Amino acid sequence: MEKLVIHGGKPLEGTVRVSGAKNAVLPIIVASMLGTTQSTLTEIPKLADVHTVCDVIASLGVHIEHPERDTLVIDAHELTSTTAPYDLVRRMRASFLVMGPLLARKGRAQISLPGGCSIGARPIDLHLKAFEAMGAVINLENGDIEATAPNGLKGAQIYLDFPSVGATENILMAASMAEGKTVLENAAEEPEIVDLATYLNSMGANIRGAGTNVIRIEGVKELHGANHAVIPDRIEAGTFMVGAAMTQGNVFVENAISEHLKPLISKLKEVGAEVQEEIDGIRVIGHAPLRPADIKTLPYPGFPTDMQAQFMALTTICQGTSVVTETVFENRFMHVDEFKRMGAKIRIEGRSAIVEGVPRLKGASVNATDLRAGAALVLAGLVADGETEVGYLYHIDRGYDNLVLKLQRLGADIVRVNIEEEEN
Ligand SMILES: CC(=O)N[C@H]1[C@@H](OP(=O)(O)OP(=O)(O)OC[C@H]2O[C@@H](n3ccc(=O)[nH]c3=O)[C@H](O)[C@@H]2O)O[C@H](CO)[C@@H](O)[C@@H]1O
Ligand SMILES: C=C(OP(=O)(O)O)C(=O)O
Repeated sequence: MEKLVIHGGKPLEGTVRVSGAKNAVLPIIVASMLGTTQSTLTEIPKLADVHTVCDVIASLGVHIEHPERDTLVIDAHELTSTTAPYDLVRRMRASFLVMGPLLARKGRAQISLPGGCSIGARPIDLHLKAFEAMGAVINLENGDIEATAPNGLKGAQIYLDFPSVGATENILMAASMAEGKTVLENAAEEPEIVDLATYLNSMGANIRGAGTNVIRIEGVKELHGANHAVIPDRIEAGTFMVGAAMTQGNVFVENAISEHLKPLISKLKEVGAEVQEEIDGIRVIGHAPLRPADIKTLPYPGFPTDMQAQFMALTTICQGTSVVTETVFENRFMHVDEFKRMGAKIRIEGRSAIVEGVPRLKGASVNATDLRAGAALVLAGLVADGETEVGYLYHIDRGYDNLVLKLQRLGADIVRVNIEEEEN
C-alpha cells in the first residue's frame, strides 16, 4: 500500500506552476464527443480522472491520442456505442456527463446510476429533468438509465432548482445540438462552465451568458473539432495558497487567476496572510499569528466546497475559534475525525464544524477520505510535529497533478513510499 510520509515544520518557499483544471478538463474531454472533426486540447493535467474519462469516451468509439504530456488529440467522427460501461462510471461520477453528448448525437444513451460517494448522496435528478424537458424519454431499470430521443432533442426553458455544475454542463452540451433555443435559468456560474462554453463555441456552438445565472443556447445541426487550452486549476492553486499561509512560507502560485479565487483570497487576508495578486499568478506570504476565520461554502462565486477541507486544516492552527459551514454537500466532514487524530479540536454541530485552534498539530497515521480531504491532511502534515503518514492516495491521485514533486520543490519534507515494499 502506498503512503505519503511527511515530516512537518518546513515553510513552503518558491514558485509552483498550477496545472490545467480537473473540473474543466473532464467536461471538455467529454464535449469533444460532439465534434465530427479532430480536437486538440492542451494544458491537460496528469490525473487518474483524466485517464478514466478518456477510457469512458474510448469505450464509445472515440479515438484519442496523447502525443505530448499535456496534449490530447481527440477524434469523435464516429461514435460506435451508446452504452457507458458500469465499471468506468462507478470509478468517476463525472462519467455521467456523456449522457448529454450521446443523446445529442445518437438520440440514445445508456448509463448506470452513478450512486453516492463519501461526500454525499449526489443525485442526478436535475440532469434527468432537464433532458425530459428537452424531449428525452427516460427509463430507470435495475440501476441503469436508458434515455432516448428518437426525434432529436428540442430546445427548452429550464430552471434548475439548484445551480448544479454537472447539470449545467450536461445541458450546455445537449442544448448545443438540440433543435431551437434553450434558456437555462439558475445555471451554475463556475469558471469551469465558462471554459466549457468557450470550447463549445469554438466548436461552432452558439452559447451566450455562461458565467452568469442565465445561459441562452441556440442549437446548431453539427459541431466540429477545435483547439483549446484548459484553464488553470483554481482548487490546486488554492491548496498551495493555504499551504503557504499555514507554513508561514512565501509561495508564488504561477498561473493562478485571482478573479477565480476571490473568496479564498479574502479569507487568507482575514487570517493574517499577505496576498499579492499579480498578472501571471498570486503570491502568498504567511505570517504568525494566524487569526481565526469563519467560512460558508456556496456555489460560485461563493467559497468553494472543494476548498473547505484545506481551509479547515488552516483553522485547526489559528489562534481562536473558527466556524466552517458546508452547504453544498450534506456529508463533507469526513476529514474531521482524521484531523482529530492529529490533535485538532473540532466538533460538528449540524452543517457546521466548530474548530478551536491549537498551538501545534502532532504527526499521526491518517487516511484520505476523499480527494480534498487528502490534500487537507497533507497540509496538516506539513505543519505537524513529527511524522505524518497519509494513506488511500488514490483519492489524491484523482485530482492533483504531481503533488509530491511540487511540494518537494517548495522545500517540503514529503515522500511517497510503498509500505509493503519497505517491509519486505
Ligand atoms: C467534476 C466536477 O466538476 N466536480 C465538481 C462539481 O460536482 P457536481 O457537478 O457533481 O456538483 P453539483 O454542483 O452538481 O452538486 C451540488 C449539489 O447539488 C446536488 N445535486 C446535483 C445534481 C442533481 O441532479 N441533483 C442534486 O441534488 C448534489 O447532490 C450536491 O449536493 O461541482 C461540485 C460543487 O462545486 C464540486 O464539488 C465538484 O468538484
Ligand atoms: C468532489 C470533487 O470532485 P468529483 O465531483 O469529481 O467527485 C472535487 O474535485 O473535490
